[in-house]
Amino acid sequence: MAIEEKLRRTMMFVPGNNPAMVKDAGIFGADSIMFDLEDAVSLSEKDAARYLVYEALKTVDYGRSELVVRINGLDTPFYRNDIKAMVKAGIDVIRLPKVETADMIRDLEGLVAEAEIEFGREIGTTHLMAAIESARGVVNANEIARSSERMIGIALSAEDYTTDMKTHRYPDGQELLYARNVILHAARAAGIAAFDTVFTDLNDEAGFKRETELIHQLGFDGKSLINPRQIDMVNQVYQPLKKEIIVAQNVIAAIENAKQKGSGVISMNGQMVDRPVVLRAERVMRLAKANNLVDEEGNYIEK
Ligand SMILES: CC(C)(COP(=O)(O)OP(=O)(O)OC[C@H]1O[C@@H](n2cnc3c(N)ncnc32)[C@H](O)[C@@H]1OP(=O)(O)O)[C@@H](O)C(=O)NCCC(=O)NCCSC(=O)C[C@@](O)(CC(=O)O)C(=O)O
Ligand SMILES: [Mg+2]
Repeated sequence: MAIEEKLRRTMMFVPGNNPAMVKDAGIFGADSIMFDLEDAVSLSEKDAARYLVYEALKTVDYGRSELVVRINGLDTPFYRNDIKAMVKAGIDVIRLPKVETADMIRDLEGLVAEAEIEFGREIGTTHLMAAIESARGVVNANEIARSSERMIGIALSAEDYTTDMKTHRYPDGQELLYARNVILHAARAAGIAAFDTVFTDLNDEAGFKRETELIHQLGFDGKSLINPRQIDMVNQVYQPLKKEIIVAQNVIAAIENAKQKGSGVISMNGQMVDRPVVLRAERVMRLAKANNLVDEEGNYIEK
């Protein structure tokens, strides 16, 4: 089902009603910029924010960042206009908040397809993702992840989720352990990306690093962020070590060599090298390239 595996370590929320932030969001190097029309925007500013983001998408160069918009929920009077404007502007991905069922994504998909026809966009080119923000959403994560060919990922939204669970966020994250694992497994089983939640205390850098190390270890593709200062911290956690890059280079070279001799499995320093090892090595090299740790040929750059 996977559309295309992009690097999505950092998905930064940008309040859709803040002209300066919307205009400059491209300079920080986030893998994905997520313009927010939902909870960062007050009710009285919904139309203005939609218009601001629409104009920015038409006029500002956001470089290589993937462009995502968090539209308003399906229980609001705003989502239909959000979908039309964002599809018309050519957004890459629509993120639906507070998703609880696969039917919600199918409803969204129908409206997106109508908008693509209305505005002459190729059918299927607007991709979708779901934010899971409640117990019901977690319970249905598997179906949500498989609800549409357009899905690129699912995300945990811990602020709303912990409220729904009648708890709050603790430094050790125990309250999120089940939801994180469910979302991760649902995403992996569907072949799409898994995004961890925002970390809202900008002064607690040690806490942010600890949480990022945990979600990196679990296997998340990346995190939703609220501030540009968090981008480098995530990238540092996700960047491979020199020894991992060298092993990855050797694995890829060895498997290429083996393929030429007609074999898919080889041994390297006594270690079996087969398809999963090669896939992991390829991901290490993609991360190394994204972090400018290797040159064009894939050789480690000493700094
Ligand atoms: C927190 C703060 C006010 C701090 O501001 P400060 O100004 O003190 O920050 P500074 O670091 O001093 O800024 C240095 C320079 O960067 C610029 N700059 C800062 N932030 C930027 C940014 N985000 N985008 C572009 N530019 C930015 C700034 O303008 C300045 O530019 P300049 O003046 O030119 O130097 C600011 O960051 C901010 O508003 N964040 C976004 C908050 C937001 O969107 N919340 C909603 C999403 S969560 C949610 O809804 C919960 C959820 O739904 C989540 C889920 O679903 O996952 C759930 O349930 O869990
Ligand atoms: Mg939320």
